Amino acid sequence: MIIIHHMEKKHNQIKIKNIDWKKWQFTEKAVLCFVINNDKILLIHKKRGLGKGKINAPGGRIEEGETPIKAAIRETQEEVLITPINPVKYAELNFIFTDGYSLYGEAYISKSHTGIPGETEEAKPFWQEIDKIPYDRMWEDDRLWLPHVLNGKKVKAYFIFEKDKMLDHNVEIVESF
Ligand SMILES: COc1nc(N)nc2c1ncn2[C@H]1C[C@H](O)[C@@H](COP(=O)(O)OP(=O)(O)OP(=O)(O)O)O1
Repeated sequence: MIIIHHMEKKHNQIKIKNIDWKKWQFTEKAVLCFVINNDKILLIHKKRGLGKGKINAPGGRIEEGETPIKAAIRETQEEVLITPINPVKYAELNFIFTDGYSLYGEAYISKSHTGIPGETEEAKPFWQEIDKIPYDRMWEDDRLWLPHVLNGKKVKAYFIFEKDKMLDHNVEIVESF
């Protein structure tokens, strides 16, 4: 709490390097699941929740007792009505917001699925050419790590946000998690 109070007062000075990320306790944990089919990727227009109005991948918060991989499958089923097969973790994403909220996220890639995407109350899905991802309509961090992931690299990344605005970032390519 002391750290958050300090952050609120001096948020212009919050830097990734000043935070002890290993000890940080995240407010919530979430997943993203990018389903790929040939040269297309399944994205969503997010209709509610955190990031409403943005383009993102299906995903959401991990439930109590649930593994991240199960959450990635369940959230994709719930939001776009398809089942990803064997999603693989490609990114660990650590977000701190200056209002005190923080989120640890894992991003998964699934190269096969069953079902046909359909719109739900949470998301309107669409297939997008992988080389034309609309980063200007997505969270600001996505353009920094998603291209690496789509090139088969594994990524650990750290971000400071003030509402929608990214204040600082650090993206590392790693051999394994
Ligand atoms: C801050 O930067 C972010 N970048 C990206 N790419 N994705 C983000 C960022 N912040 C949050 N997200 C993702 C992580 C989750 O997939 C969703 C947020 O979860 P949501 O609000 O959709 O949670 P649900 O459990 O699905 O909630 P409801 O079912 O109640 O809508 O955003």
